[in-house]
Amino acid sequence: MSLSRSIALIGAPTDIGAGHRGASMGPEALRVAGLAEALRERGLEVHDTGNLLGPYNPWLPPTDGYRHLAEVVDWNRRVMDAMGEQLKAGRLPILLGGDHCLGVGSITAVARHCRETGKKLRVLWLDAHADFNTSQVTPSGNVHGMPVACLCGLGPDALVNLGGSSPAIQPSEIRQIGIRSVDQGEKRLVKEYGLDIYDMRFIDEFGMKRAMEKALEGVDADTHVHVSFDVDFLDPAIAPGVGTTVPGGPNYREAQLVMEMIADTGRLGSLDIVELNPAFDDHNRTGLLAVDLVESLFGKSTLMRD
Ligand SMILES: NC(=[NH2+])NCCC[C@H](N)C(=O)O
Ligand SMILES: [Mn+2]
Repeated sequence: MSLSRSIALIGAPTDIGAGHRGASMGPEALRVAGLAEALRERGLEVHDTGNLLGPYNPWLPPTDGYRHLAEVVDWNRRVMDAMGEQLKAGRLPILLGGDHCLGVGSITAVARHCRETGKKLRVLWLDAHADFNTSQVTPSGNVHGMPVACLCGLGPDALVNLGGSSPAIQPSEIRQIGIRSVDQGEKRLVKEYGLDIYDMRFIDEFGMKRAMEKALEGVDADTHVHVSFDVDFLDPAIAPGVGTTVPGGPNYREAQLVMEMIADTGRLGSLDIVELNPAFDDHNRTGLLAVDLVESLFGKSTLMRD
């Protein structure tokens, strides 16, 4: 990415798709951890557009397999519009979630931008979970477990068709990294749709370097790379501030390598930082770690080679 490219921060303070309250405080925790200042230090121009407004969380049980579907759709529409607006203005948007259901709005906007500008899309989904559930197989009804399925055309019409056409993306445009929790019915769907997943078993056996080389294969000058960074991707030992921790995730060095290898492509075009939950955190430690990793994603390196 060119250093003159300006960045727009978009806060979406909601936990409407999550199973625990508190991701709604994520945007402010990222600001308090110094996200904008850290990016400016990298020589980037940063516009903090503030927080989007959306419906409050009624905290109800699922109906027909979804919790808060109407509110989820409402938030996602606002996120899609805000991301789309910034992409159109030539800025690199960073979505400050908020829970991961917002990936539908964010990536629908990015996919449309890629179609309009003739770019190839590569989504890098950094997560402990595949987020490929449907209302039929979900164990929870929480829509943050469903965004990848929705983007691939599987889900409620209002989300699947958020951008006016469906599917928003092809399974071949996405790579998932760090996966270690996939529900039973979800596993079947992921296989059926042929998702390209570098799970923790792959990373244990072949290392993060190999996983990222494969995940980035084919990224070229015409590719827009979107990173959807679910903070629960990280091992809970270093990142306790999330609602749905799963043990056995990438450690600090592995996470840094992921970010550095993406930075090296020079093709980062948009980013989600989601699922940071200050209610579960320890003195904003996870927020600070997320900012540290995002600095690497934007090219910061403390190593001797540059
Ligand atoms: N983005 C997330 N944190 N997703 C967690 C999903 C957990 C579980 N698979 C579910 O569907 O309920
Ligand atoms: Mn997720």
